[in-house]
Amino acid sequence: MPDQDDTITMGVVWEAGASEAPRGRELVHVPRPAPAADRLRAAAATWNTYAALAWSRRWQTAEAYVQDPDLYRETVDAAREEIRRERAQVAKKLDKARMRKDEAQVRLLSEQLQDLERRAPSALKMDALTLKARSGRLARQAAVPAAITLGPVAALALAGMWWPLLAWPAAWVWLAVQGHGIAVAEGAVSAAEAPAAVEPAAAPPPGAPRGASSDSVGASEQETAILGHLADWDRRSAGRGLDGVTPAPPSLDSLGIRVVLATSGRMTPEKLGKRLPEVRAALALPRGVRADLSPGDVGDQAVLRIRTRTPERDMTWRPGRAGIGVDSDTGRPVVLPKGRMLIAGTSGAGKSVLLRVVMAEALCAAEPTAVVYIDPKGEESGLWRGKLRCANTVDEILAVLAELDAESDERSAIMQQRRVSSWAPTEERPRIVVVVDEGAEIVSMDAPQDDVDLIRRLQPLATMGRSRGIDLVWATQKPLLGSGIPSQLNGVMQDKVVLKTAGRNENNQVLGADWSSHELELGGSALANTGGRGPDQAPIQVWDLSDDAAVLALPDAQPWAHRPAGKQPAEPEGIPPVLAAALALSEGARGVTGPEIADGCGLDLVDVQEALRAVGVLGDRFTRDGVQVRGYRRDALEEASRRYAQ
Ligand SMILES: Nc1ncnc2c1ncn2[C@@H]1O[C@H](COP(=O)(O)OP(=O)(O)OP(=O)(O)O)[C@@H](O)[C@H]1O
Repeated sequence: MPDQDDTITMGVVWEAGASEAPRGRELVHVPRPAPAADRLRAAAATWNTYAALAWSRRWQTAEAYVQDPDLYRETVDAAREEIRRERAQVAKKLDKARMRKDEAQVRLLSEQLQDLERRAPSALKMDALTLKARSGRLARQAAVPAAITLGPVAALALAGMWWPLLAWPAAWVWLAVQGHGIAVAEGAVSAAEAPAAVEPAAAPPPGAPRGASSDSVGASEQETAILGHLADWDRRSAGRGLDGVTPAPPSLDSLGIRVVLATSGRMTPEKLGKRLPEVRAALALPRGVRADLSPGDVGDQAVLRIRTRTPERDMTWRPGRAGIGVDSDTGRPVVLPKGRMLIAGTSGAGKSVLLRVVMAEALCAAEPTAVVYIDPKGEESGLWRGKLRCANTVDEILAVLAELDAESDERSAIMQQRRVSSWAPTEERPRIVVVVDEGAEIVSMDAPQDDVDLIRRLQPLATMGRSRGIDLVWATQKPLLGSGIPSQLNGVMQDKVVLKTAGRNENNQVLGADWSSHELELGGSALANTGGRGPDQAPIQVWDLSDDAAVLALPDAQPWAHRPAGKQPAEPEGIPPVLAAALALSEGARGVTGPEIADGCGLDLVDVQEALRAVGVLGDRFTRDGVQVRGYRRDALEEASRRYAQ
């Protein structure tokens, strides 16, 4: 890079030409003030430096854009979104077909929906699409420079036109002006200054962030580095599409670093939300450090959370705990939808503890719920006797499966008679959670030739149990098709909670290539593909119910057993409690709202809506005290209750 001293050497001229030098006399040179031509040459060198700076920044940005590590994730997200969209369309059609009672369409669409639920983006296809996207980006980035460089040569050679060659100096001037702008914007040079300062400004020392608050005292080494990058925000964010973002002084709390980002100009918090990868790159956040952006207190602010710390939490399970655990980032309970579920995890991953949580939650549920525990190893069952129906030996397992089969058939017959499409649990016929521990054991015990047809008996529970209020939970150490989960069940066990798996192979088989369950910690860290959770979210920390005494302290309950239809208590006791409560609450009125029923029954609003939908009552509008409200009309509730009396 030229500097001011160069003008001295550039000003050197020969006093006499070499040819004229007298023999034996050394050539001498005398410095004199630089002529205009030399000053012009120096200025050209300066602006050339600016042009080089702009070109190098442009190149870096293009390179980062083409090699963007998040491109793969974006491709997978787009593929998933497409599947989700298709699924929503088919589900909508299915609902309509159900309302029309078009059985053929319902069957066809149900199969289509199951196919779609099973479908996941294939890793190979995602690789190919990512490569295609990178090639496209590269072609777009290279198009303009290639056209400017080669176009004039081609024009000259093919058409003899010289004037397209002017594109070269024009491009040079354009780059030089941009480079100057960059240098000025970075504060490395004033508009009038020489280019010496195009050198990047030195970063402030780590740990001395811009306006660092006293909260930053006690930062770890990693946090100190990130705080240093935050302090150097202007330089590190340049050229990343983050113009108009200004960080306020950061602070440290139990979750890590928190910093408010003010936005201005064309940047808004919403746009910034889509630029998290660029923010991560600007701050050089390590891969394992999670970060998220959320709206700030003021309209033009966003809050960046860099989760470098895990807060201490009391993770002991006790009655009243919601869901299976908490999101390890946000600390919010993770409540998964009811239904069949696959639980997988290698030895020591925390399957037994998770199953305990699932069974304890079912035992304590507000909705009438029973648990059937199929435990071929038998060790765990001792803790649950008197609370659940346990089956350990082949005979016990066959017996309980036969009872479940009969129960399922009876429920189906009752549902057809009542003209409802899903089961509303009652005290007499509760929701039944069938938990199969050590699925691989069941697979190895299965011997249809000797009438030990366990898988054949479990299959209808997996496929048809859901609408009949019977949910199968299949737990296995080896989530491999065949040995750990029978192919007959695999297709329908779409909701998965996966603890640490033995390796990538197991992870790919059970969840797919865009998940990383094999990188989880042992002892209660899990991922789930249901309940709105995805591979980008932090792991779930499962509630800790490893204490045997806590299991023994759970309330005793009458273990479930099938009572043949004739032995069921007579109607109207069979009227589902939610319907009965809705009838009582709407007495003398035109209807009752969902929240009022939820309050009256001590249930969630969603459970109330599900229960009423199951008995064929849908939400509607009615007027109350001259005001239109949304809820459940009295006449619809009465109509549903009459179906039970038939
Ligand atoms: N949610 C949890 N919270 C805290 N600790 C846990 C949790 N889950 C598991 N652990 C710890 O990990 C140990 C192993 O858990 P667990 O017995 O559930 O593993 P597993 O997957 O069933 O293994 P195996 O299949 O070999 O029996 C437990 O004894 C407990 O110390």
